[in-house]
Amino acid sequence: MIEATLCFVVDGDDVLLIEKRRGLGEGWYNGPGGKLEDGETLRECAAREVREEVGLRIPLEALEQAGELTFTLDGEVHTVCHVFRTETYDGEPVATEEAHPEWVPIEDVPYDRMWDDDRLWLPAVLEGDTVEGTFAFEGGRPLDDAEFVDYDLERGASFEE
Ligand SMILES: COc1nc(N)nc2c1ncn2[C@H]1C[C@H](O)[C@@H](COP(=O)(O)OP(=O)(O)OP(=O)(O)O)O1
Repeated sequence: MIEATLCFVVDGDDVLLIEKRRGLGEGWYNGPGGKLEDGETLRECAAREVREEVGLRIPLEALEQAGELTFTLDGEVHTVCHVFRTETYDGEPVATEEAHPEWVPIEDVPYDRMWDDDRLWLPAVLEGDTVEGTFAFEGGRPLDDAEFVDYDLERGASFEE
């Protein structure tokens, strides 16, 4: 099972998305994020991934935990993804080998170029709400070739620190 983070940086009416340049979800839009490393907290992971992928610095205390998403593949847990939201950052986004950053109006988030589950939970996160859900994929590895088949989602979730 993979444990990962995603971080959505909001600035006014815009959100910072990346076009992923390699690995899982390559070619699709997402928030900056990636896999948890040994010894790291979830917040440290989210801040590190944002720094590595787009060059922004985010104070750990400014990361609000906004979601816990479980992605299953053929009935087994594939990834647990912890979603953060923040309005606090330092620097300007830069493109890297992993990611091409883009400020996108929240009203125009390109859900047709994102993971199929995103349209179900990301609007709530961008409104400042919290979500907890399970999203089922079928069809074998890799996850980004599998078909999204079912979900269960709650808004107003609370998380242990
Ligand atoms: C299944 O639906 C998903 N939706 C969304 N929005 N994001 C997802 C989904 N499944 C996985 N993800 C996220 C989780 C991670 O943030 C990234 C994948 O990260 P990656 O595998 O590229 O991890 P890194 O640590 O950055 O990779 P390297 O090993 O290349 O450094 O997608």
